[in-house]
Amino acid sequence: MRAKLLKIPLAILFLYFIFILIATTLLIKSPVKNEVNLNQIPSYAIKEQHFDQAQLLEDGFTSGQARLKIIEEAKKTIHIAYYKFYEEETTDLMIGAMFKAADRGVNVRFMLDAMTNYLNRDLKRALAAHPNIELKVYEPFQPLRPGTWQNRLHDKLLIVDEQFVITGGRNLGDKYLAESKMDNFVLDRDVLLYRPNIEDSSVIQHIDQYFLTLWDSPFSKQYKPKLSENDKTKEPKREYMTYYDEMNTFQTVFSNPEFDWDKYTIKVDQTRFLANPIERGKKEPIIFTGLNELFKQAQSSIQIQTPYVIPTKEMKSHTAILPNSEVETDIITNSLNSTPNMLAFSGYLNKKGELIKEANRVYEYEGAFSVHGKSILIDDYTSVIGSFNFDSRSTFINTESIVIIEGKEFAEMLQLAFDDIIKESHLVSENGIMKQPAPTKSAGKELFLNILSKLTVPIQSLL
Ligand SMILES: O=P(O)(O)OC[C@H](O)CO
Repeated sequence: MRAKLLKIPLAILFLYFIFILIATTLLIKSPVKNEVNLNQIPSYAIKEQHFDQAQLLEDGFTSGQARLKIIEEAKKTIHIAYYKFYEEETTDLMIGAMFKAADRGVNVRFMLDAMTNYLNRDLKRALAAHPNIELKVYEPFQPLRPGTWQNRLHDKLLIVDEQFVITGGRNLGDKYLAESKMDNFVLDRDVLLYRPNIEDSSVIQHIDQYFLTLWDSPFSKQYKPKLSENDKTKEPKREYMTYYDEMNTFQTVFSNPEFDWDKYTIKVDQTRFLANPIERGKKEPIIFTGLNELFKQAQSSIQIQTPYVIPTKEMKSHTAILPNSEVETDIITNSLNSTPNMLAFSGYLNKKGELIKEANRVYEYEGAFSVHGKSILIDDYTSVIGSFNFDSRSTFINTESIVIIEGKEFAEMLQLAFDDIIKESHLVSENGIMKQPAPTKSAGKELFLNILSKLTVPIQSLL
């Protein structure tokens, strides 16, 4: 009898598994519209000159300080969209600063991916209960609609008063922003865009417009605490604000940053913005197509730094990933020793042979942490910084956004940042020829990743 009873939930579980498998296969196999018309995207096919200034935020701690400072200086609006949010020291300070801003009348719109944020329920309630703060989560988990599970918000955007933007590879948490580098610290990269004169035309207007489209999309759901629970919301808010005030009193460096934005940022020739479409399922590969357009125009060099590189057949069918042989191409990514993302690295292992043939040089980072920056440098002039990883998830599945910056001085800063990563990297191959491999620090990890790389082949477009 008991065995019979057990069969029913097992059968349901099995059917559920089959259901998920079918939905996932349908997503992987579904076709993508081929035509992306970049000329119809105003933020990319610009007709006007933008007057933005920019600064590369290579150091995580400085990038955190800059975030805090622009929140502290906010006068009208703070718009936030992030993939991951960890409640830790750096982010507690940002929350404290956000409450302060909301108290002085700033309108705060705070959006996180529904499945990858770690906000606790009390904080969610406290945020949503504030009259000047709105909290949304993107695409909440729907157990009976597996087709929605992959629709993840992967952007990393902080926009203040249509005057400042910080975007790039960093999510919000200590492993990206803290001063002392813990074991899981990641070397990452953001860009700060600054509009010195609010009357001047700026790419920040386009980025803010994209944020508002994301915010108003049917996938973004308002978090509304029940009214009866409102009395529970005061305590967390007080805690965050007290912590923030204490840190200010003790003059800690994180919460007392000094920035003179006019001097801190540099002039650039032009700024552009691209984002993937906001829709479920396979998206038109807008960013990928835009990058390939830039690659086609390259004269001498393309350097790509990405934490994960999995160029699937479907990506290649849309357009060539790497251009002709006259352009020198470098790829800088994580090594087996440094990668914290086993699934993504298993996909890279499958594609490594192809990459070695296509790129002039492949480097793998072998330093103490891992690399997480997502940036491209073309012809020592065009820099690309954003959330886009060089894989199929970023090409077809996730929401993503990038900033394209043209200018020699900014490109020089990015080149120095690449050089620093390369100094701690191992040259895996040059012009198709493999070099002596770097020693593996863990034979167990190597064996595991090699086995995993065989198992993940059917789902490489979702890694
Ligand atoms: O590490 P992130 O923030 O680039 O996220 C990686 C995930 O695979 C999302 O596609």
